[in-house]
Amino acid sequence: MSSDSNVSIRVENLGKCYQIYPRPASRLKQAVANRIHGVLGRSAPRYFSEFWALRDIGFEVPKGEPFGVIGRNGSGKSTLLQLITGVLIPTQGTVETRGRIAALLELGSGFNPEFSGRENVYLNGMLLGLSRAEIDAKFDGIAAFADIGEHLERPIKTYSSGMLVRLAFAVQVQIDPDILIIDEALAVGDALFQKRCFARINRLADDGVTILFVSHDQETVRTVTRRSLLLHEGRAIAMGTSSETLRAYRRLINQEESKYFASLAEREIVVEGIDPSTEGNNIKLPESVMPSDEPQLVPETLGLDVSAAAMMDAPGAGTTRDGAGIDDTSFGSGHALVQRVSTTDESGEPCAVFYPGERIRVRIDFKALVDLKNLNVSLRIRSREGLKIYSWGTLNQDMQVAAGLQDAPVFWERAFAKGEESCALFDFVCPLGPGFYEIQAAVSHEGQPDYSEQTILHWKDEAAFFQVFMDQKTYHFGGSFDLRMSASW
Ligand SMILES: Nc1ncnc2c1ncn2[C@@H]1O[C@H](COP(=O)(O)OP(=O)(O)OP(=O)(O)O)[C@@H](O)[C@H]1O
Repeated sequence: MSSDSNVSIRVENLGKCYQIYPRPASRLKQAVANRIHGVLGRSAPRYFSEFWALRDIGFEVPKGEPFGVIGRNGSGKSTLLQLITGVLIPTQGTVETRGRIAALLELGSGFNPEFSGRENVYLNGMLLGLSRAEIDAKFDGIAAFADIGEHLERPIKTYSSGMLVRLAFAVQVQIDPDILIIDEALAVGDALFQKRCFARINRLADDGVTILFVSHDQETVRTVTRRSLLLHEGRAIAMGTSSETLRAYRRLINQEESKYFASLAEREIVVEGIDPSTEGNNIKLPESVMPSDEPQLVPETLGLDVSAAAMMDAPGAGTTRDGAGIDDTSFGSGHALVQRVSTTDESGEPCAVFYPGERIRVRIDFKALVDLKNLNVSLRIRSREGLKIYSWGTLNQDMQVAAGLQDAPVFWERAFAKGEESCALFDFVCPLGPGFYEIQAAVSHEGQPDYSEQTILHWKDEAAFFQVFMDQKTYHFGGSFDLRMSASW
């Protein structure tokens, strides 16, 4: 690797292309053609098509940084990791790494199923370049971390997937890697083991180990990593802080959901559970809510500015954002529209700045585009880092009423006529610590009054924003949430 000693992984113009043969015999035909045309000094005809699993990827990860790779199935994540670990040879570009790489790629890869756990620890350790004496010295630490008791002496073909991942993770983290690569594998362990793994990953990062973490799970990527790369169809379409990249990922998913719903509507398929006696069946989405065919997420999404200042300056930001129309921040079947989401103070005055203990009111205005009933109007509150702080909906209240815990009119049973505009009001006393918060709003159809049969009619990200400040003199607590503690002797 070049002189910059702070860079742990450098990937430049990286690509992997596979040759796809229509039939197994085509591969043989190609080999023969290559040979014959080679002898004749000509280029051979092609009996394959090219498929680029990964193309034009470039990034650097500084030493000690936890870096995330996120993307949908088949987006190229495993291919990228395999190129970095040297399991695959790139078709184009280069990968440079500094130091010893430990990788948790495929579950149990590098293990021999016939050998015991103990024997596999030695086998694996040697594959990773350790001497027998070095493994002897580390063995107790590995066994303690894996914590699988007497199973350590049994053949690993008898292990559950959870035990396998415990042993694999224990070996990888105890060999003092410079780079640790983890591909989703942690999802297999139980909650306690996962907690232990995350604590260990944090400690390794603090000790200067570079972590490359790959997952579909947004919350885990957010917890583990600082910066991330978003892959889509083999290309890098966003890179930045993990909260920026995950925002881009959510937009990508929203667009794909919208396309899916649009294709359902085009095929005139009924949204299950909507009253068959109304013209709400076989609806076509109105023009205004038809998502565009072309994905909007292009490399320009790089460097999304989600800073509080940028959000507050954004057109429509502040107390209110108009939700009309489906864009790249929303998705849904289009049977209803979130029109407007606003925050007000106790007296109903528009307000986007609150102090802990003050009353916050959120109003979600929506419109039924067909005759509808069994609706749920809901919201999510996310922190500036994108963590879900809270989600709640009218259906939650209906469930409490049904359980006899609350006494209020049941919203779920209410019918809305086509074209009817209505609103749901949410009211709470602010328990939040200082910060910048996003509200996501949704109208969904609930086939059952228990969230078991949900169809999203319109989901709107970034529907509104608000800020919480703290006045140190009058009301103060530390952290992100007021637990309303009391003290006594
Ligand atoms: N040996 C191969 N030959 C042809 N295509 C391949 C090969 N290996 C992978 N691919 C294709 O390359 C693309 C990227 O695959 P990859 O496994 O890297 O995706 P991924 O993001 O890791 O997916 P997942 O989240 O499902 O594990 C996919 O379309 C896959 O079908």
